[in-house]
Amino acid sequence: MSNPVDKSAITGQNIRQYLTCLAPGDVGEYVLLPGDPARCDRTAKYLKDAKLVANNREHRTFTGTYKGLTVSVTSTGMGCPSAAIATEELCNAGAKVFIRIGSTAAIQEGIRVGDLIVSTGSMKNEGTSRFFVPDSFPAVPDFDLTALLLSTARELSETSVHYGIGSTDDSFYGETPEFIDRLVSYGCINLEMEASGVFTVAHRKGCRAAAIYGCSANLKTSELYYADGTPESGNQKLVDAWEQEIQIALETFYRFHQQRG
Ligand SMILES: O=P(O)(O)O[C@H]1O[C@H](CO)[C@@H](O)[C@H]1O
Ligand SMILES: O=c1cc[nH]c(=O)[nH]1
Repeated sequence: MSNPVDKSAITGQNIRQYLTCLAPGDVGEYVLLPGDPARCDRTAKYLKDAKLVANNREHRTFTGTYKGLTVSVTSTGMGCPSAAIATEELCNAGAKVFIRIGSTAAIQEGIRVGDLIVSTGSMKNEGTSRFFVPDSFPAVPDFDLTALLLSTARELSETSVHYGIGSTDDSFYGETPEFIDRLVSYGCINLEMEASGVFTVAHRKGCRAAAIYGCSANLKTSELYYADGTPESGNQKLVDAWEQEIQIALETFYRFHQQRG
């Protein structure tokens, strides 16, 4: 019997990546990570000379510049399996610093639709990160990048900014009232589906990651709209939050780069 295939042959550095289709030189060191490919186009408007460099499955990537800094944006798709793939392949392609720009459902009172949340950690209610670290290993963002993201958000945001520990879940419809009540009792503040995968893979690859989310709902106070952000859905507040988090994350990259010299 032959040996199992060693995937380093297809996921190594300096080669065209298998699933994101990113080629060497396609991305900068700084990468924004929305879930939705459409949010890549929304982000590209803020980049000078943005070019679509790859587009395969749920992974759409633009690269351009922000205040002279080369910045890319790649969509992760929904859930940790594809978020982990995007993060891994971006690291292989030369990315070093990530900010997830997501949407999220708040689960504590006092957080409104359209508010922003900066992650200080994520419960790993998903099955992907255990391929990389034991269950007891925490999924946490980079401390310096997170501190800068939070202070930049507080300075620039037109809506309230919150921070705390969220839950990264594998099942959108498995977030039952009983499940949510348990998380509320732990002091968990929001639900989404990719952060712990991004934090874990970035950590294993020696890269930095942070996350900021716009609130699409509050499942504790039953503030719930359709999360597509169309005017018909009545959720202009979410669209405004996406626009804000993009600008805050780009400014954080710029300041982070300046600080590092
Ligand atoms: O807005 P994005 O970043 O796609 O993320 C959120 O939207 C999806 C559905 O709720 C999930 O993937 C969740 O994490
Ligand atoms: O995981 C998530 C993300 C957004 N909204 C939800 O209800 N759940």
